[in-house]
Amino acid sequence: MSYDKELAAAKNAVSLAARLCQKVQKALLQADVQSKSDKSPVTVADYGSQAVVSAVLQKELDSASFSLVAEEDSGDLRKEEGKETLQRIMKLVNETLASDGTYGNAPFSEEDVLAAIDSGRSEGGPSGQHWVLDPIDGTKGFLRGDQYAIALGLLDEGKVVLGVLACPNLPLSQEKVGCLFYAQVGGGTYMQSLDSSTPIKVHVTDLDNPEEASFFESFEAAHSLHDLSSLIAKKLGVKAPPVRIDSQAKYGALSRGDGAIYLRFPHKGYREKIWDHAAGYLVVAEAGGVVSDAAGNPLDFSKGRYLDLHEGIIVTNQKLMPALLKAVKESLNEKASSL
Ligand SMILES: Nc1ncnc2c1ncn2[C@@H]1O[C@H](COP(=O)(O)OS(=O)(=O)O)[C@@H](OP(=O)(O)O)[C@H]1O
Ligand SMILES: [Mg+2]
Ligand SMILES: [Mg+2]
Ligand SMILES: [Mg+2]
Repeated sequence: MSYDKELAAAKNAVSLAARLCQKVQKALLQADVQSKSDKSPVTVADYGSQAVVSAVLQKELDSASFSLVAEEDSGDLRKEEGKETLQRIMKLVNETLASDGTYGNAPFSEEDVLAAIDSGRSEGGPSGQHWVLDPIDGTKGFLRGDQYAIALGLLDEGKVVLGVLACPNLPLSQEKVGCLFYAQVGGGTYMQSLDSSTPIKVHVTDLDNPEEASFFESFEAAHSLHDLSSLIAKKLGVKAPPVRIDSQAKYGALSRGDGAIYLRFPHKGYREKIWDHAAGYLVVAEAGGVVSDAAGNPLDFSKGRYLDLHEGIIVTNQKLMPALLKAVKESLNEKASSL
């Protein structure tokens, strides 16, 4: 089955949302210290991005069967305190849609914006098609002026069949910043600029010597156990220090061979959400990589809004995976026996 039409709509939606986010990040970084510590611009971009993606997908595709599993909902915006924020979001959404030329004819009202955001309340699951969206992944990176991503996937009968990842701050080449990664199941992974340069096919590294490998992990120590990653890396013989970047930009970078390994071990009790991994997973898998939980099981996106995982998520190429799994197992055993 081909998902060409859905892919074209998804690329359009994510590129426009990236435009909105770039505008907000620019204003945020130019703002004075006081409004930098004010988190509201981030909220505005998260909601705005979700509204834009939802609006574009529904305009381009059959909106009667539309189902979206997304991170944000409009609860706070419907409160009295949210009124001003909602106005700013509406303005941003309308400016962004108008900037494309094809969507700007009928401006969105506040109610339209709220409805677009709330179309993301689907529970997903094993049957039918569901879009999966993280309107800004790496909100903390976004706030710092670092890496973030707009991540959109499509599930069909519980499997990820499309993945589109915009990484506005990831270098594309020596001269250009901003990458759009996309993958369709069975079709490989491609990368282009956010303003639609000719796509190039990308592939994970073919490295087989862990000593030459480098690894990615979360920027935020609260999101992944950095000590455990360094123990695993040491066991593998990895020499390079960890590369810490925010968001699913890690999956994008890995898919083009920037690094060889991604290690993610959340603190106990944390449940991973599908929108934090769906798009990135397919981008890496179609580029020849392997994504699994710490026990080597494939990720299961059919269980609703959460992933059920054993311990964490590990990503690498096929050659390095056996050694990585062994190092992960030994490290987890050591950690358990030291407690
Ligand atoms: N405690 C904890 N443990 C693990 N993961 C968590 C945790 N808290 C949040 N999150 C999710 O992490 C998403 C950000 O991804 P990263 O960890 O890759 O980037 S970062 O280093 O935090 O910037 C982030 O996505 P966004 O909320 O979209 O930014 C969260 O969904
Ligand atoms: Mg996220
Ligand atoms: Mg997010
Ligand atoms: Mg969040």
